[in-house]
Amino acid sequence: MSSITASSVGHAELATLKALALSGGLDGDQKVSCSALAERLDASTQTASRRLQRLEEADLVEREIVSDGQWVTVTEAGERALQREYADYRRIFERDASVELRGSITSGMGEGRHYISLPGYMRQFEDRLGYEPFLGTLNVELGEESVRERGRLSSFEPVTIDGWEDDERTYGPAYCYPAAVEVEGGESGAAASDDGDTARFEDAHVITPERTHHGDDQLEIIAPVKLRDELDLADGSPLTIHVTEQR
Ligand SMILES: Cc1cc2nc3c(=O)[nH]c(=O)nc-3n(C[C@H](O)[C@H](O)[C@H](O)COP(=O)(O)O)c2cc1C
Ligand SMILES: Nc1ccn([C@@H]2O[C@H](COP(=O)(O)OP(=O)(O)O)[C@@H](O)[C@H]2O)c(=O)n1
Ligand SMILES: [Mg+2]
Repeated sequence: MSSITASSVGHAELATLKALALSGGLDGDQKVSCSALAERLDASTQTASRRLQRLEEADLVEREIVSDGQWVTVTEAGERALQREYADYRRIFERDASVELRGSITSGMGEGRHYISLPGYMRQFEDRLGYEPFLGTLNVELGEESVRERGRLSSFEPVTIDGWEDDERTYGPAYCYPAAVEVEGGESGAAASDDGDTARFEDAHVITPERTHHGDDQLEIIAPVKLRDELDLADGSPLTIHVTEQR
């Protein structure tokens, strides 16, 4: 039995294990030369060789040395070690998989209502969002920081509403992200919820049409209800939008 265990290999060995999994996958042998591995790890050949030896001693890889290199397999224990790293990263990033945007209600050009009502879009909303949206988009003028923050939405997986065409023209696609809309009670005169503090509507979506007349500073929201009525909003009312990655 080896005295080295998976938990006792260091970060350098784990990085080596990751490089092996990236280049050869986890299913089967791969021919590895220490000099090529060294180059990938930005280390000397001796260092790469020593790390492989440690990984073998910890039963994270199996090796067969041949004249022109070695055959290396990541073991089940090796895969588990990588899974633990993966789980850590998921914890780090999944907790962050929500974007909070702040802004105030504004009136737009009155076109949202028309686009939402078109059957080519409406069918898809019902299918893919599971509801028939109120006819219109609630427009939000974003604060400066939120204009920057909304860029993070591009790393989210959207619900895609496909483009389509009729006899006269083509219509562009639009991307939807689940969102909760929250309004602070108090001076704004917004609707008070049961606890008297905030009113919140959970089942809305941020919608970003690919073709739009608005810039990055305007956010559009759709929902099964008229949010102005539901949350007692008027132009200028401040609100927070919690956008989450779809599950
Ligand atoms: C589902 C959807 C699809 C849209 N498709 C188009 C389009 O194909 N071409 C276009 O010029 N604008 C399109 N728009 C954008 C509207 O022209 C407009 O910029 C936007 O919805 C804001 O309207 P509002 O100011 O009335 O709220 C679309 C909007 C929505 C909601
Ligand atoms: N879910 C929704 C969608 C739109 N609306 C409002 O419904 C009206 C029609 O939407 P629109 O997109 O055609 O109009 P504007 O956003 O251009 O003003 C606007 O006053 C929106 O703010 C709402 O209260 N709740
Ligand atoms: Mg609108």
